[in-house]
Amino acid sequence: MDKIFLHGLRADTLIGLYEWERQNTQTLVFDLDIGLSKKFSDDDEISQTVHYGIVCDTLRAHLREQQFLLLETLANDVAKLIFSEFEDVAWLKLKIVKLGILPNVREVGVEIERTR
Ligand SMILES: Nc1nc2c(c(=O)[nH]1)N=C([C@H](O)[C@@H](O)CO)CN2
Repeated sequence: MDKIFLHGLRADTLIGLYEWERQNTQTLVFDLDIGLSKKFSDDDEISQTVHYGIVCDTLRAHLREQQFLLLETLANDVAKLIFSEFEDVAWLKLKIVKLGILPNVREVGVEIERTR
């Protein structure tokens, strides 16, 4: 399967279980691997693929409007968003990382894989 990817995408959203996390948005780091329903075309046309800049903008705009308690719920929500907004996406692997949230732990997070 041919894939595009966005790794290390930083985006802000309201996320977390605790009261202090409900007050301000946090920056999360996303790794998205996006499998396309057809092989890359030789046409050299952006319309033949998924524009990763638009994926990035769509995700950031969506996250500004959402608020979840759990990273797990957010991951499910983002997978649904990508499939609904980009019809040529057949498969998705998504990792979401919270930075510096636990003492002496570099990062915590979730990872999911979904097929349309
Ligand atoms: N499996 C999970 N565990 C925890 C989550 C989560 O989203 N999934 N979230 C928290 C808190 O919000 C944390 O980020 C702050 O300590 C704790 N555990």
